Amino acid sequence: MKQRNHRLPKERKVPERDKLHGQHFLRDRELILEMIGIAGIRTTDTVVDIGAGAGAITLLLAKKAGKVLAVENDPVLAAALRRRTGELRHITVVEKDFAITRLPQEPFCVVANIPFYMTTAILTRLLDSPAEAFQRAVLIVAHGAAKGFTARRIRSARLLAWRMWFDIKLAKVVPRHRFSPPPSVDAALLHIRRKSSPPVPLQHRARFIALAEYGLRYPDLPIHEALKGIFTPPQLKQLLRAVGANRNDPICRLNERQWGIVFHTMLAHVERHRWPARRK
Ligand SMILES: C[S@@+](CC[C@H](N)C(=O)[O-])C[C@H]1O[C@@H](n2cnc3c(N)ncnc32)[C@H](O)[C@@H]1O
Repeated sequence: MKQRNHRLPKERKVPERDKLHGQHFLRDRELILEMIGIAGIRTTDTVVDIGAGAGAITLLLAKKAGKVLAVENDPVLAAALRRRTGELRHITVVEKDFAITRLPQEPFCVVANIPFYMTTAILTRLLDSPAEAFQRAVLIVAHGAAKGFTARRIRSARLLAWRMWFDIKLAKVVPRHRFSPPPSVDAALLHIRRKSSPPVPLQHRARFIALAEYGLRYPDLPIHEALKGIFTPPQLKQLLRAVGANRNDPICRLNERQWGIVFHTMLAHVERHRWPARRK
């Protein structure tokens, strides 16, 4: 039996210096304009810049967006940022750890070159509560992390839950030399958008997560093994036909659309007492 695997793709081990600050600054105006373009920022948008540094992204964002919230926890950088943005009343500088920063209540986007060590924590804050105000983002993350979040095989229930309600795409690889100082790995632009028609409606989120946690408790199990506690053999046969998969395919090969079919088939045909409950 393979090891249980409920975790997200591993983040690389980071050197202590990166871990303390994650400070790799962008000097590349073209790349920042490209990020703002991919995010489709308009004058009606509220945009958060997470880890704003001295404002490389903030200042260009301010030309396109209605409001900008620039979050930076390093006091020296935050002071420089305040000096550079002093006249611009639609920019708010928040000198705080992003983990404890209040997010806007109104719909908002994020365009940011984030500290890599916080990647999973940041995505968790943005994507774990899809009922909230976050709409879309273009983030610079480590290339390896971007590959994990967009992988064809979905091995963790949390990543699956994110991808059921948000499209996550790797838009472009960004070589490390485009930062100063360069990080030890290449980076990538991660493009995240709320899905307009998710395969499972938001009201079923908790129930879907229970199914995902159950189904992916051993992500390499064949589908028929992984789901046999929920579906009877005839139900399973019908389900496999509907999702277009083989009974021996590993369950981690199901995509978001196929998981949607598994969920709706469970609601329609399986007795309630067989539906998985959420793990404590
Ligand atoms: C990769 S740099 C990006 C700086 C700037 N946005 C740029 O592109 O040049 C990440 C920034 O995040 C800041 N930072 C690190 N941890 C943070 C945290 N917990 N909360 C807010 N900012 C943080 C660092 O001080 C640094 O300025």
